[in-house]
Amino acid sequence: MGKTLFEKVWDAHVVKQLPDGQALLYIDLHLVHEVTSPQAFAGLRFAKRSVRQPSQTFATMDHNVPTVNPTDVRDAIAKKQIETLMENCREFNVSLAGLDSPFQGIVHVIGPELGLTLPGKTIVCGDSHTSTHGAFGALAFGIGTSEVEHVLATQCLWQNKPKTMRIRLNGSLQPGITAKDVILGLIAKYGVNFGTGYVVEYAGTLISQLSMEQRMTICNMSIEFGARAGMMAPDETTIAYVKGRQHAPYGEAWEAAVSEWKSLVSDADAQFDVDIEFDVESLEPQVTWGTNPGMGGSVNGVVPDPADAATETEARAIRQALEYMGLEPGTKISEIPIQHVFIGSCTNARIEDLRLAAAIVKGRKVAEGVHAMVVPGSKQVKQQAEEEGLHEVFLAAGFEWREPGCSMCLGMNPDIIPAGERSASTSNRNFEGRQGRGARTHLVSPAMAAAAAIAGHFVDVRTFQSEGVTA
Ligand SMILES: CC(C)[C@H](C(=O)O)[C@@H](O)C(=O)O
Ligand code: SF4
Repeated sequence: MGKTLFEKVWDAHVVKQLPDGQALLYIDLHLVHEVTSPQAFAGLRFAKRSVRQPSQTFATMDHNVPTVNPTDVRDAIAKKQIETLMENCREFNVSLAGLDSPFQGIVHVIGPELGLTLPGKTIVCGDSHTSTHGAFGALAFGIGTSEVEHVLATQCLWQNKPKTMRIRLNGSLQPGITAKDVILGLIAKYGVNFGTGYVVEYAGTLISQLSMEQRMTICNMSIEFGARAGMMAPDETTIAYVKGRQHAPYGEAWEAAVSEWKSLVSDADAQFDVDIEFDVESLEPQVTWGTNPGMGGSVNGVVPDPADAATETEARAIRQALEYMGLEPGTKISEIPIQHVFIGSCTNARIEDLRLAAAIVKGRKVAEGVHAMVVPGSKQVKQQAEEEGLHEVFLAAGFEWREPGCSMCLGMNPDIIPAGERSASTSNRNFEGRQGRGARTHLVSPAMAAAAAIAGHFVDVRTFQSEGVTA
């Protein structure tokens, strides 16, 4: 029987297999950030151990970093975490893209950008959105702090072999529809738990039509339906993206790598434990109305009525979500006013995301009473955007143009939404309190966020564009 892409990468990294099913995996790349690494390094220091493979370990700071003036860290915990990471990287000889580096940024943005993320690698990070890197055909997943310590010390990790799921994304996207709508639509249909215990391979006719940025958006949110990892087979688009990047192989090593990457596809007779098909052809722009990424639907829909729910448990969940979100059943999604727009995060703060948003914003103004900001995913994204003049488009429209970091994606830094206020956000989680205590988050694509900023409420980006609405 043939092997799946996942099995090929997994099998190539098993150092030791135990009879109970556990395997010791070799880890090719360990990404580190300031929040989940302090105790891990402290553990190493306590045990008088060193980092096993400093050259396969790479750190940056993102979660805590203030985005107005990154070096002005006022919060005591944030300051401590940032300083501790600097100290740890110095002491343990780990490369760090710190605040003074031109490569600093959100960990899941800089890995691919620097060519650290490569097809066929095993990649871990003390962060759930490590699934992002699977877009390259890497096996990439988040780990806890004790596992971070284990990987630092040994470059290996014990894992139970996950089951496999294939999700075939079939069709082409209509103009104005993006990868964000695909992943939100998929989770809205199947719920937030259907991937639990599985490594997902995204296949189907859509994938080859997507840029790496779009592929990363989909893989990034695999964790939001519980998947251990999301993967896509590398193809010409992947290879073209990786080529010439700082840490990518070159010369003869490049040729060898490329021919190896070409074998990273699921064999025709490979078996998946679960097979799903999702047609993207008729997908509409998605907006979440609730407090998990599965509570969403088309911008042309309405807020659901708990009375229509299939089960009492579901009705209760909807009721609770609507109460937190301050929404009434039956309200048109397009009539929900917003006060904040956040274009950023490891889901949607890459150059293409900013280009898409800027194309909507160009020549228009942010609606009165709306606070809108763009937070590029990395210093390199910021620089590229500025070279293209995107920052001027945003600034002229009334957006703020910030320094890279996780920012408003989560309330761990000064970028917080006040209680009771509502945001259109390109991030990946809309949990209660995610963007600040009492803050109400609606997840959307960058194009939809940009359109909402101009209109002051949600609006179908397709009609918005064709009508040239300036609100
Ligand atoms: C802080 C970190 C542990 C966390 C994660 O693992 O995902 C964060 O990045 C998030 O998005 O919630
Ligand atoms: S941008 Fe958001 S989701 Fe991504 S790593 Fe930072 S906090 Fe987590």
